[in-house]
Amino acid sequence: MNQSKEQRILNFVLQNAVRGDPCSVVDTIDKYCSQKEWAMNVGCEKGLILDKTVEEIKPSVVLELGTYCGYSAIRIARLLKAGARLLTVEFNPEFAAIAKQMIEFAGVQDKVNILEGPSEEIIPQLKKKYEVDTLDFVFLDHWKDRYSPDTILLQECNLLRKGSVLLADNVICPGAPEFLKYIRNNPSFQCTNYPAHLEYMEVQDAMEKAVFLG
Ligand SMILES: Nc1ncnc2c1ncn2CCOCCNC(=O)c1cc(-c2ccc(F)cc2)cc(O)c1O
Ligand SMILES: [Mg+2]
Repeated sequence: MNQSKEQRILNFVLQNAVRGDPCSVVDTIDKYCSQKEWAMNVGCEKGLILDKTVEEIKPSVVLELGTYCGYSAIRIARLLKAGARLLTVEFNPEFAAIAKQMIEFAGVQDKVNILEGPSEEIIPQLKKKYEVDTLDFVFLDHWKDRYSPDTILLQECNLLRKGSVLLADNVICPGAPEFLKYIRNNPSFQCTNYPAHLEYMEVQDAMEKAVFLG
């Protein structure tokens, strides 16, 4: 049974990155995916926008929707203060298994909890099952047509508080038009657009930041 692309990315990290060094894992994934096989990691250009957002907020509780191989989970976790935690939701069990190994190799496993399942099932469990009060930061990077229904679901589950920050990847490519329409016309959110490029490509993309005003 030949290996998946995600398994090849993990193997390249295990053989070339420095165990316990999150930056080396992130750089090694970027090296592989820019030189050998494209993959849907947020990448280094948009990753810097993600880093700056996390550094600005200094969140205690972070939710990521769409773990994939764990690239952005490692980027976020490496910047979290002691005691802060990241809950990351992945639908695909193969991806979740790869991400678990990637996160452990990077040495950030104590800050990260990978929750397997569809976002619409996991979000309503966050308060009771995962002891979340409210979320300081949400990174949306899963199915693009889930961005707006899940933003509505987060509000219905009282998981957002005044000042909670959402950051959405790929609002241009593949695109999340319904989300942009919803969030930009909603007076409860203050939106900012960050033009960038699709990871590892010279294709236009952008991230959208939305601060919940309560
Ligand atoms: N817990 C959950 N609940 C629901 N759904 C879930 C889930 N967990 C995962 N999923 C499933 C979706 O996960 C992956 C979503 N990400 C993307 O699809 C993506 C695609 C491109 C891309 C592809 C091809 C091109 F040509 C150009 C761009 C780039 C990106 O940066 C992307 O992020
Ligand atoms: Mg993405």
